[in-house]
Amino acid sequence: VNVPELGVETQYPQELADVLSRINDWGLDTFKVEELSDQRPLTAITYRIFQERELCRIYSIEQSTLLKYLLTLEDHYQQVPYHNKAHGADVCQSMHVLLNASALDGVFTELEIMSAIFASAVHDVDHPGVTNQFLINTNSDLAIMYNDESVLENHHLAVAFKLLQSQERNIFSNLTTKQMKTLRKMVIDMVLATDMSKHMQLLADLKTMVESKKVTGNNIIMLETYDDRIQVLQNMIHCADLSNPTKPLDIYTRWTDRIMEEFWRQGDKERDLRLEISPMCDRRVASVEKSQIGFIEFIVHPLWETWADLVYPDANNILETLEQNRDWYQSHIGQENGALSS
Ligand SMILES: O[C@@H](CN1CCOCC1)Cn1nccc1-c1ccc(OC(F)F)c(OC2CCCC2)c1
Ligand SMILES: [Zn+2]
Repeated sequence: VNVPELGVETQYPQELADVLSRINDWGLDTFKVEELSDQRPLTAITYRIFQERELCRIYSIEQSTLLKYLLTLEDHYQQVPYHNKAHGADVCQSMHVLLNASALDGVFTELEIMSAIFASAVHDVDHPGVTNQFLINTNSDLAIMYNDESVLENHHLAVAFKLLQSQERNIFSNLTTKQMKTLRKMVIDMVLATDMSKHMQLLADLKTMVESKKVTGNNIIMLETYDDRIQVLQNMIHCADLSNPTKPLDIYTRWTDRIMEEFWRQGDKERDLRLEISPMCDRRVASVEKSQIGFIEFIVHPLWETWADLVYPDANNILETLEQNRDWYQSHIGQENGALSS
């Protein structure tokens, strides 16, 4: 079966190829890929990463099977302002770059790398654009199904693996039983780690690992046990998930616009349901800049500072951009359409 060169049909093959040539860069413009790929950013980016890492050759994956899985996965991301297929594509590409850190050179097996790329691509599939707490507060079917525990994250995993069950989409059909068992466990462990309620524990464990960091002669991290290996991959996908503030400013601010619209729509629902409006979800009392500064100060910077220690000096530029972006928001408090900012 012949497949399009870039995996997706496009009226702009040259421009799309040009943007995708930055697949290994931290500043790849996911929004540009979204526009140029006819709204197929997740398929275009993930397909390119599989090619870049030769995963189809290594694991005997038919390219048409991979494309069928990716297009169906992409169609199962909902049309919500932030947690849509562009976010899935962005986290997948960010993970791809983080895996290339020199301090991690040769550390992870190809199976662990494929698990990490797959986990990132699927990690928010079928996200309804509301938080776990909202699903719990409204007695939603999902909260009932998963007993209020990591409700969204369990759902993303179930959808991702269910889509593999059709033979024409099963990209892992040529893995051994043992390989599939290992991949499934690692993907579950990584996606469950994207639940923000696990953030403090994940960061504490990462700090402990950094304090006792063992490296080889050429400064490559040594990870002997499964627990150590999965802990680094869990923090990596968590960093990729919280990487918006570390990206070039024009890209970062567009992600902020999207998350705020998604939070405000949840606030609108809470208002209509006479529920208490969640923090930062009331579009009438927005303080976008202050919330971003708080998000960076209390969550994003502590995480990325620790990650930068672990892979020193590979993430120094990322940390630098994060600090510059924080300063930019600091100097823009209350200016941009923040007329109502408190
Ligand atoms: O919601 C965040 C965690 N909460 C925990 C409770 O305190 C508030 C922050 C993380 N999270 N989870 C899913 C998406 C995002 C999330 C991703 C990009 C975000 O901003 C920008 F980078 F685009 C983002 O910003 C919100 C609005 C203002 C502060 C946080 C949030
Ligand atoms: Zn996410």
